[in-house]
Amino acid sequence: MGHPPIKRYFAAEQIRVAEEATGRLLADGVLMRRAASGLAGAVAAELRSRHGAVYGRAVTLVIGSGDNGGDALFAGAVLRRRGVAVSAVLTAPDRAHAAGLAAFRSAGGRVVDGVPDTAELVVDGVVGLRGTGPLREAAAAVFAQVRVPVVAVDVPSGVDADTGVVHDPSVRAEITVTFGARRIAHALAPAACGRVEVVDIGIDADGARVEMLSDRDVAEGWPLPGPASTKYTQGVVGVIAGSDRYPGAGILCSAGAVAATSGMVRYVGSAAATVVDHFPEVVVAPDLDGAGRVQAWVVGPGAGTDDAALELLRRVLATDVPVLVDADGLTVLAHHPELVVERHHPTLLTPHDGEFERLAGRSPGHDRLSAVRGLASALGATVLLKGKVTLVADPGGEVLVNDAGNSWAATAGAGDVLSGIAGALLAAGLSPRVAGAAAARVHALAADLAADGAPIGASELARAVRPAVRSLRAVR
Ligand SMILES: NC(=O)C1=CN([C@@H]2O[C@H](COP(=O)(O)OP(=O)(O)OC[C@H]3O[C@@H](n4cnc5c(N)ncnc54)[C@H](OP(=O)(O)O)[C@@H]3O)[C@@H](O)[C@H]2O)[C@@H](O)CC1
Ligand SMILES: [K+]
Repeated sequence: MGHPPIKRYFAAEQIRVAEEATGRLLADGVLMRRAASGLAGAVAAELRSRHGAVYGRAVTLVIGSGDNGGDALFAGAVLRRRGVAVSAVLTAPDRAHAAGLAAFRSAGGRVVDGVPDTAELVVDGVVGLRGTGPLREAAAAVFAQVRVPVVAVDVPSGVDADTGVVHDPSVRAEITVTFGARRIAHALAPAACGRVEVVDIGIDADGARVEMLSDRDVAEGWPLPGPASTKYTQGVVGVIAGSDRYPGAGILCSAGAVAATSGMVRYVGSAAATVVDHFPEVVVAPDLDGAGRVQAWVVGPGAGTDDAALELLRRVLATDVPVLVDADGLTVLAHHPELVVERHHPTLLTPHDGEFERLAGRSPGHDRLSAVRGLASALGATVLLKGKVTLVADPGGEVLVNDAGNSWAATAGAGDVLSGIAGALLAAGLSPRVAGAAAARVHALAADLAADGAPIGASELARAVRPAVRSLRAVR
């Protein structure tokens, strides 16, 4: 099998431009016919996998006022001709796609008032790229009764294509069938979209600014020692975390760093003795003056927010190596943003929502993509906004997304492990955006492997970092 390429996600406007560029060369309606035939194929495949057959099964379309409904109606006509009992609920009867409705009717499709009890699958053709806000009343009333799997056309209705904001109410789909290229919502709202299938309709979208690394990308970019490697070529990361009162953060952050690469970890801080007890391979120093050279710093987890912490942060950010600031470091930074704004070397900030609010002066809200881009641009630093879906934005607006796919990492100390992993990757020379996204992927996978169905603490997560890297490398 070939290398699955990095996944790219496009804004509605970029899709429209691509469609227009191709559409001009084609007869009217060709793109919609292609979309509909791909959609019908996906629905048929789903019927076959669930019920062993296509012929004789029952599908209901829910149709809105635009081309999204047109796609569904033309697909319904195709399915009808394959022996599926297809019915359609029109949520805006006067504005349903005229040609689609005519094709649907002439293939024997029935228009009904509500989803019949016999329906085995529902197709959501209410609204697509032009959708705004939650499902409107008529469609919301229909979907409130739906108890069978939903195949969404393009995007689940009520989910904003460009921001991934999941409005209430909105459709929750088992499968989303999209056309030509992925939409941003598919990366940001994975739970609402379910499995995403892309139908080739012969368009070429360009200039994606939201991307997701494949497992293979992460594995291939992961620093591994080669024949000419030394601990220095693999990167020396300095960890400034924890305190004698809270040594745990220093241990967990060091654990992430030690496990992530074969380079070297230095630790600076008052938890030095405890850290070295846990990891004899860590070279410790009580303060920055005795620390020795590093290729990247991680500063902040459990490190306090007092004047000494500020002074330490100021000195670290004044170096010319990449710096990751997390946790307490972010709280300090919220009062002194100039320390980052005026810095011209790679910088990665890794806030959770509360720390984001301290830094940005407002919570990320529902539109997390705009929020993280805004903060990265304002501070001139890469920002990793933690969550089940983690977003890593560069100041220029380029974003890498990671869908954890599980919530096992929602446990105390897990963030310290993440910053250790990402710091080690920075020390190995990865850019802040890729280091953040790759660390988030391995962290989520480690949480899943460690949990294996039962809750874990962060120490267990840290122990699973190596198995996680190994399992990514096994992906072919
Ligand atoms: N272009 C192409 O070449 C191809 C396009 N393709 C397909 O076209 C789709 C885009 O179609 P589109 O542009 O007709 O808009 P669409 O999303 O159907 O919305 C229609 C209207 O719905 C309304 N509305 C808004 N929000 C709403 C809500 N929350 N709940 C309910 N209603 C809501 C709003 O009208 P309003 O009522 O506000 O006047 C809006 O104008 C695209 O997603 C893909 O499926 C494919 O065939 C491939 C080729
Ligand atoms: K839809």
